[in-house]
Amino acid sequence: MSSDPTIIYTLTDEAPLLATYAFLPVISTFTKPAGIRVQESDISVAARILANFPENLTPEQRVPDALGELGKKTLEADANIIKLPNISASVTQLINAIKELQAKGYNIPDYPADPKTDEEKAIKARYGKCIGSSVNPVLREGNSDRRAPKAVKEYARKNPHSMGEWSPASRTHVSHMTAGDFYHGEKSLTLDRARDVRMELVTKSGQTVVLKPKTSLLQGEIIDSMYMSKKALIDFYEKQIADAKKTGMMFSLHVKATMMKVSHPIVFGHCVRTFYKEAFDKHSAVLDSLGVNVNNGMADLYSKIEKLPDSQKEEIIRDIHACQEHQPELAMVDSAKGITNFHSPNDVIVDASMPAMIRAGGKMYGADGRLKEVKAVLPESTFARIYQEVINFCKWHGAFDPRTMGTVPNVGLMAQQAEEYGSHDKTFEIQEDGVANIVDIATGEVLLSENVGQGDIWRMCQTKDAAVRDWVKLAVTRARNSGMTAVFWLDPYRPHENELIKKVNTYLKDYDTSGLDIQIMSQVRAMRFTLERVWRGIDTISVTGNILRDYLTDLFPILELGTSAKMLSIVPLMAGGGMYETGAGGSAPKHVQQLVEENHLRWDSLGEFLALAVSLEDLGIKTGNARAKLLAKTLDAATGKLLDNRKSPSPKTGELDNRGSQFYLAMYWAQELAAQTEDAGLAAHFAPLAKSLAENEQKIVAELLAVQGKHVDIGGYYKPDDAKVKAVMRPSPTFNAALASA
Ligand SMILES: NC(=O)C1=CN([C@@H]2O[C@H](COP(=O)(O)OP(=O)(O)OC[C@H]3O[C@@H](n4cnc5c(N)ncnc54)[C@H](OP(=O)(O)O)[C@@H]3O)[C@@H](O)[C@H]2O)C=CC1
Ligand SMILES: O=C(O)CCC(=O)C(=O)O
Ligand SMILES: [Mg+2]
Repeated sequence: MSSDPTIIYTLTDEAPLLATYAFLPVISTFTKPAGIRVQESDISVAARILANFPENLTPEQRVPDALGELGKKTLEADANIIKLPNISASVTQLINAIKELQAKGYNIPDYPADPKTDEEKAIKARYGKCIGSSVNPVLREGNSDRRAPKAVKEYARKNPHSMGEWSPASRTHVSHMTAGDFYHGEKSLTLDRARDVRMELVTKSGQTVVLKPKTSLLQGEIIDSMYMSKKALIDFYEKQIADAKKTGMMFSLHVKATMMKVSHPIVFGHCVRTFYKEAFDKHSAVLDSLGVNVNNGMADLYSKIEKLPDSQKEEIIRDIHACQEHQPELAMVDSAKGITNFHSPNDVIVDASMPAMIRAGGKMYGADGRLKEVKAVLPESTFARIYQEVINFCKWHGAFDPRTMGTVPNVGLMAQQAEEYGSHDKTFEIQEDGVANIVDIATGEVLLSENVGQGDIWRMCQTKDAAVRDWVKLAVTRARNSGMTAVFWLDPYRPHENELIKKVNTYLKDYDTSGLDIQIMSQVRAMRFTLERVWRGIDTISVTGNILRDYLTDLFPILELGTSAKMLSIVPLMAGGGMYETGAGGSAPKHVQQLVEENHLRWDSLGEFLALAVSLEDLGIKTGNARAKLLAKTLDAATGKLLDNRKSPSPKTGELDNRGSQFYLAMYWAQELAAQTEDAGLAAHFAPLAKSLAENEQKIVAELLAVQGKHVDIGGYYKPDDAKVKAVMRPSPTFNAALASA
């Protein structure tokens, strides 16, 4: 391996992967003269599946465990990783990916949904590593710094996106549980010393069932035990469905079944079963025998009943429709195709779905394709309340104005699998009534204990002291560097956050905070305080835990900038390296559909441009590579020019798309480099490229536009064909030749 300074660029899925095919040749053209190596790391869901079954593959088919290697890299001081969004797969997506790989000749096993033998259980466990959010928690060995760069915020002010109107008469609202949810049953403590603990259930009949034999905890670590009552959850759903019906509101459910991959599919499934109760009760025997599991959405039911004789299948569908007749209207994901909110738990993901609804003036699509007011059901009260606060604010003040509103950057506690987002392996659906205990293995001492019932969801969360210290430091640094007020969103009534408040107050004393405005407020107050300021054009840093990091870094960017794709998203790794995430959003599955149908990729790579600039800057500082620093500076200038000249991709087929936008970025970047005077060698190197791109601008843009409007084949979804995607994403021979000769 060469010892050249290296940037690792991830290959992921869906739209960001497609954009990468166009962008990597640009990156290597520009980084070559600075002696920087760009190394690819394939962490797509397909690659992760293949890496888990080496013995099923031929030597040529085998792939390395790129994610595992990248995870190790994050613990090294010279890590410099550009991480694009990846699919956090639902079971349905996993099964589709497996089918595609099998059809391509990879001899991997089917997914055993209901494993009987030990072998099937082992296969399911291996596949379990590929579902849900299984990339980000592995790589995020640092806390999160997400913000809108100044140029991006200025651009949004000058070119405001459209916002739906809000009326004080809007009936849109959030519904959440008021008892029996994780918030109400939480217990928390800070470890007095390192301990190994066991998670166990002592059943009413006196048996002890070990749920997780060992978790090693560090001194100063915070642990929480919390549970969601199945009975309270179902009662809640029944009341909300009845209320929506009675008051004529459309019903929608917003969860995070991808990141909360154990608990939220269960929470989702209970809602679907409650909504279609009559049909499920009537057909329970046959649905059970088919192994239907609506924790994976109604898609699972529809695909499994295909095996039934037509008459039986039609009866079930008729009964489902009959339920729909007397239940409230359901919000749609795709009204043209009849896909409802219950189709799949990964179609409506709360971090993006609630802001989109708020941006649309408090409306979602109904079955008739019209936007309507909606009851947004978010069972867990812990964080649901912040959205009601935003709704209240918008009803009172009207929609926010992107031209005048302030900005809300975030400093998020995320490192070392902090809080709920690291709890998958410690989350259990309780099989029998009893007492759930977290027990010190050495002493037998019960540290935390809950009375739980059959079907309840019980979990333990961990938050390491080092992560909290680093988070407080990052918050102080950001407050100092930006001069903004910083608010820790912490609720003293929530036991976990009460433990955090103690630590925050202690660690803040380690820093010089003179002249800084740093406050601690419970979430609802923090939201109100922040919104009052946003409205007046004043900026406020939100300093939050992991879930609010996720929620707020879609919410505010979507309101301020129209999309979270334009965010700068930095993870200063605790070991000294840096990971640069591209934007704060996901992998935009709808964009792939448009590319395949019309050969137009609306994906905005601004997040990639911003991430590459900070990655180059960091590499320049750490390795003393002046050219890397200059590349960073000129790239930022080029990105500014791209925004000013409105060369971002258009959503409309026939207009400039991702590929055109990348061409302009390359042209402006070459021009900036050719024009600078700090490094004459570099200027001379890029002058011919700057000239040829400018001279051929019309020709290249014409070549890029000419291909649009027709269906294209990229040879797959989860593992598209390399050569085919290359051809689709690099359709301008003139641009390709210019890059190759630079
Ligand atoms: N960091 C990560 O790895 C993340 C991964 N995910 C994963 O991504 C997938 C999709 O998640 P979903 O909740 O639908 O959210 P997405 O952010 O992918 O999509 C929501 C909408 O945001 C817009 N959008 C997002 N990124 C861009 C971009 N770069 N350019 C233009 N528009 C953009 C698109 O709007 P429009 O339709 O108007 O074009 C898109 O339809 C899931 O598998 C999820 O788990 C989600 C969040 C973060
Ligand atoms: O990892 C995931 O599934 C989603 C991550 C996410 O939404 C975020 O980081 O904002
Ligand atoms: Mg998110």
